[in-house]
Amino acid sequence: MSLKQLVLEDGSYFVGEGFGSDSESIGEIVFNTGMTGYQEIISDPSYCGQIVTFTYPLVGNYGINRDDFESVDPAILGVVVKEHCDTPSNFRSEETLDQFLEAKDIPGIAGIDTRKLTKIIRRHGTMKAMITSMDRPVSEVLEILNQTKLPIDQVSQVSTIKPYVVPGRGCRIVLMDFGMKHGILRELTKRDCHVTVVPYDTTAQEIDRLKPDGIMLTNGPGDPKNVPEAIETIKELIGQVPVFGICLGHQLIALASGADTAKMKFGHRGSNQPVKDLKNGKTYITSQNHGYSVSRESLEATDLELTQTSLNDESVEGLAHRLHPVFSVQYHPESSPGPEDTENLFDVFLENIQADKKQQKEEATCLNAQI
Ligand SMILES: NC(=O)CC[C@H](N)C(=O)O
Repeated sequence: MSLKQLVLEDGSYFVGEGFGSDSESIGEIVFNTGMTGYQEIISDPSYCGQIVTFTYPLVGNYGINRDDFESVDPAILGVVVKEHCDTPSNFRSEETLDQFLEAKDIPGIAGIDTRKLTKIIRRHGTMKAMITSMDRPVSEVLEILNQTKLPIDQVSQVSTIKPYVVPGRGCRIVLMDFGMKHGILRELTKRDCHVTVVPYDTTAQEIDRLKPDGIMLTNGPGDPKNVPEAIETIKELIGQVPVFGICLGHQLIALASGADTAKMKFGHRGSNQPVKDLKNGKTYITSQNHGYSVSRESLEATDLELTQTSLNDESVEGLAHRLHPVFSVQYHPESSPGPEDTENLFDVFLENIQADKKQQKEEATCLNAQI
């Protein structure tokens, strides 16, 4: 067992037992409050550039299996836990968390008082942090952290490089990949959609050539303002075909519609975030992972309607366009991990597409009759 240290930008530091890879890493430290779902969290590309603290005290007890990945190559920069389990017990388990992190060159640190660490992050907000060996004095690590600028090109790191097709007999969907979780693709293919996954910087003209019935905008890492090309594309797409945005996709719809986004102090990351639907009065328990949110006041000057809010802090959780079949949510209806309360939103998207097709047909018949 080798000792490692976790040093935070504000000077706090923790010493723990190293596991996973021995490499050093610098990233934004955040915390996730989910009690299960570590494999999905670790492989969710939205965590690109971040070191994740798990507040649940035991991580790794059901191992790593081949089915629950949300991406092929995890983009997370480090894992912080109280205790990791080296003797997983589950019929699907193929390797331990330690073995997986080592194979993927992701450093882990265990034996950390994650409650104390989380309190620090809640008080100060998310900040830069480094996982490193004990060889470096804390003052040196702080100097490195001071001089490090965290990258802002995370979306281009995790988006697909080339378009690809997942065939189906149903609706033709173009999925703009900003760091897609496989769960989103799974929900669409489950509904027999013909999905073309395209890179984040695909233009509206290129998308138009694919003749989509609907566009999905995925989750993804970083600040939505760091993908201005996608904001321009979405501006052009709104009004052309039905659009459904998830998480980063939701934030991009807001920016494309003239609303604003801002960084939250420590974000929402967990599997039990309560959301209120303002239309039907229901509360949904949702899975979330975001550090930015749409500014509520900025919605007034736009054509966007607030449809859902967080019951924890009243932040914006859902939006719908007043004029076009465009809607979005800040949370993850595909769950993975987390509750499946809002999975029906994929059906709402497909219903919007059917309604839009019907309307287009009627308009064409009307036009033919006039001629
Ligand atoms: N899961 C996501 O898509 C996250 C969106 C964005 N990167 C945020 O942190 O707010």
